[in-house]
Amino acid sequence: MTPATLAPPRPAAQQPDWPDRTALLAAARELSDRPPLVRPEECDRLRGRLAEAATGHGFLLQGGDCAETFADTAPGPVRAKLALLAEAAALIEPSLGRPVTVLGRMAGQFAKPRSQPTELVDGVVLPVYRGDLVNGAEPTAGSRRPDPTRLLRAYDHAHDAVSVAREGAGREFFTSHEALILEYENALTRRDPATGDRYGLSGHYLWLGERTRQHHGAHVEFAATVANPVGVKLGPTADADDVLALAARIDPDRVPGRLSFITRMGSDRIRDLMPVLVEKARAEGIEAVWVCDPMHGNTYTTSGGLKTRRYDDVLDEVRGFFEVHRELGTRPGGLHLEFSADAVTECVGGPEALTEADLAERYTSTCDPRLNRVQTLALAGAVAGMFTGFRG
Ligand SMILES: O=C[C@H](O)[C@H](O)COP(=O)(O)O
Ligand SMILES: C=C(OP(=O)(O)O)C(=O)O
Ligand SMILES: [Mn+2]
Repeated sequence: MTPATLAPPRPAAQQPDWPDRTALLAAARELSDRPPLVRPEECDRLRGRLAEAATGHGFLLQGGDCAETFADTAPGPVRAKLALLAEAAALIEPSLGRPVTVLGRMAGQFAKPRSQPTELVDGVVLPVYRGDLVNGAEPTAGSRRPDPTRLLRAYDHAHDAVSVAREGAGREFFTSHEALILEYENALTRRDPATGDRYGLSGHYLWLGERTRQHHGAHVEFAATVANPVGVKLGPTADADDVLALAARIDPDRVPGRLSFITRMGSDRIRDLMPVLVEKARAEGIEAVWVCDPMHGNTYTTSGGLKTRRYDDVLDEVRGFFEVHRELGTRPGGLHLEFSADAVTECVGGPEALTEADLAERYTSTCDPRLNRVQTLALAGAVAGMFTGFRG
């Protein structure tokens, strides 16, 4: 397979301020000589599963860390996350009456868009942590300096995670991450010699975040030129024109399963904001997969300065998502979660009734608060009860 171009052609939001662009291009060039991490035919297979989810003949369960760290790609954490995904999927399957497709937010989920470029730590202004692909989480000037050699380390760690996942694959397995750092994504984009199509082979499914979905931006351009199934986050500012423009740019040929919209509106807004988007898509014949991310619209910061989410808000956003689809006669296609397989204390509420006072106990996320194992399974159990009224 031949590497595609390395340079992003359009303005790219949320890119790190790399101090050494020569080193960045050298790392990207080296990356472009490495073998791809996943195979085009696997991406096609996932696209087929997503096409089923779009029409109510399947369901997607996507989840993992907010910011996957390099340490998270060790065999233990990878197996634990895959086992939790499988367990959660098994809770949903009986009521769905179909297999649930599991999609790890892993093996490349190393780069983070941020609200602010800097933060104040003990009176010192530091660049924010942008994920292990870019810089270190440790709050020192040296660690926070973007380091292009991390692109290569990211590849190695993603490779480790994929290898572990392939070994134990008892269930069909796919990887996904936010396509954020374009030098990394472009360097791993290859033409499939069998078809001539370009694929982003850093993962099976790639998504664009709320902060990088500008219609004429470099991320949308990237998504438009790869044949993978791709997702676009839609937050509360998204309108029907965004849905049409994104579909026109990314999926002009309306390939089933190719495009998903991942809504993340917040529990208090989903019921008001989502119907117009879904109706517009339907009216225009856009058969996107509708996926619910009940995490990112429900984050708040405690008085102690920790980011958290209420389990009840997360559950309520999922309920709202299902209600809207039930009312419109459209299909809930999947769920996108940030979770940990460990007993972390990052989101409040849930079966253990975690409080804000509990959060400091085991808060290990380097970015957003994740559901713990108990909260994840409780949510999956609740989702299993939401499919009534959709059969047929
Ligand atoms: O995971 C999503 C974003 O990267 C995250 O919510 C941004 O967090 P911030 O507001 O702390 O930058
Ligand atoms: C950055 C993320 O979400 P969003 O783009 O929806 O804010 C994320 O999924 O971690
Ligand atoms: Mn997040």
